[in-house]
Amino acid sequence: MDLGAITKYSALHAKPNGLILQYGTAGFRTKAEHLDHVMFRMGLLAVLRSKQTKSTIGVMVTASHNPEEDNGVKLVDPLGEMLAPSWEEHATYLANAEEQDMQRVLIDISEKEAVNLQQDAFVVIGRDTRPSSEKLSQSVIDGVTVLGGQFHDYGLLTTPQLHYMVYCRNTGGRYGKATIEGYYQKLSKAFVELTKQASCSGDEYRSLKVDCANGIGALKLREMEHYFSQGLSVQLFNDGSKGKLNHLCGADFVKSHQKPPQGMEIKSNERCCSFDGDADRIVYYYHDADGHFHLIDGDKIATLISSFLKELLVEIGESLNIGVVQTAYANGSSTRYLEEVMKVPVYCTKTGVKHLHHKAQEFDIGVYFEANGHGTALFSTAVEMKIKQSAEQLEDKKRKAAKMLENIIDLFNQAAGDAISDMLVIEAILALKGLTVQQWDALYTDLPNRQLKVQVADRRVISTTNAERQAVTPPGLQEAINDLVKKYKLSRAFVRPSGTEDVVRVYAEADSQESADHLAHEVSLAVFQLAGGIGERPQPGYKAAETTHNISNAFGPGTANEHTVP
Ligand SMILES: CC(=O)N[C@H]1[C@@H](OP(=O)(O)O)O[C@H](CO)[C@@H](O)[C@@H]1O
Ligand SMILES: [Mg+2]
Repeated sequence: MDLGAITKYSALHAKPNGLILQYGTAGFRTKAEHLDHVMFRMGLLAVLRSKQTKSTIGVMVTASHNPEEDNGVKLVDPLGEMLAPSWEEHATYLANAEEQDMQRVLIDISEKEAVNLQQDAFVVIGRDTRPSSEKLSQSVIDGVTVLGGQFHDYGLLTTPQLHYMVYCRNTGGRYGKATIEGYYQKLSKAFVELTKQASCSGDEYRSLKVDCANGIGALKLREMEHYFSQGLSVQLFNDGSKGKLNHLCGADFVKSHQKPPQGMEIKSNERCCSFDGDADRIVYYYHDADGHFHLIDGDKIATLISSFLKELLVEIGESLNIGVVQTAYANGSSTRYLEEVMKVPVYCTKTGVKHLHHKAQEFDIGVYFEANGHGTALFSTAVEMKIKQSAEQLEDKKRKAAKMLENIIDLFNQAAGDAISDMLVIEAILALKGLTVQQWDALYTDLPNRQLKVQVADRRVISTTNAERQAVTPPGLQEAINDLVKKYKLSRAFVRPSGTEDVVRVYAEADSQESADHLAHEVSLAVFQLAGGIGERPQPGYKAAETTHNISNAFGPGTANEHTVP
């Protein structure tokens, strides 16, 4: 480690005085202008992680669904997974080190993790379309090179594409080719094979409107569409040619406002979907004949996927264990439907994809989705081998089902939730089953629900248990929630501190929208009173809180994971 060079280059990426950031659920996220030093330092950290794991490590520059002025960075571990928790701590430690402590902190981390500094290091880098992303990714590269690491800069990529590249590179090409062409070809081949089998292939099944949140998804989908055009024609909206990233559009907007994005004209019963800003989330929706908007969120996506996989397994005659993983935000109707109608075991984890991903790995087939549309399906190596064999050996009907499953496995991005891959999976299933978007939606009816945010002085006063469904502190809060919930039918409510914004999130569901809104409001008041609310008391009506969802910077002392110390 050339400590002299590190000190010299670090000074060129100096940390603003007093800025403290935390590696949160989705890495570091804050205003782009505060991130230069973090990028440089994450370049350094990626080299250390690469040396330690003797593998390629990924660095993605994005702030997903946050406003355009924000940016962020996260590291991708060898199998395309999120960074290991112990290294998240190192990331926070390194990002907040004062200039004069940089050398000591780097040595500290290397010693703690027994990093062999002689080992070669390789880092791959991707970025989204934000105006700040190119320069920030250059700072990552500076960090990588000053520690002697090799790198490949993929330039513009969706977040899940970068996860895919890392996974491919560390599995000797078995998962796929680590190029953008390789990604397009792997997914499109599987998709075209699948849709060839569909007996219903009228126009209705072939066209889809896609809101790309004015982000990277538009560029990549446009590059990719001719690879799969035999099976599906996509019409792109909010493709970045005019509008602002994530502004009044995208999956996060549609899910939290429960209304369509701007910039997309929807005729009744047309199938539409929205990606988020870095294309790792997707939600579907349509207008019915009466002009009512219907949202099909991550829960219903998980239901469609797991029921299809289960049917295929029955046809093949394999009894593999299949599980669905959700968070507390999953609509109660979805959990009930999965458990009682589909007889699939359902598990609840804490919010954040890494928790769901980890749990899903315990099954032969694990399907996980957050209600907001981030998710995928994971298949154990044993299952993949078994299905490959079945696709060659079984007699006709079973072989066809096994072949289908083989292609579906290829179509999923098993490294991370991926809007493009999930979209193609969903489109293939709808075509194969001959399901319209309305029929899919009608699998079950969502319980009316409401999400709110409450500002408190320090959201860490709220701690939770039971996969965040119950508050442990502050004293009296859970009892208050229990009493409020009793007042409504089919009701449920919980609160938790956000991991990406300086707010407390409140969730409530009940038998009617009015009850869900009332319950959410009453719970907000309890949080405000018992957990140190600041600013204006929560007002009835959900507007004030939820419509600010996309402008996370409106809250607290900073944004996302940022705090400024005086
Ligand atoms: C209720 C909700 O949607 N929470 C989101 C949000 O986390 P919070 O910890 O709730 O701020 O951002 C995460 C990262 O994108 C995502 O994984 C999660 O689902
Ligand atoms: Mg995202």
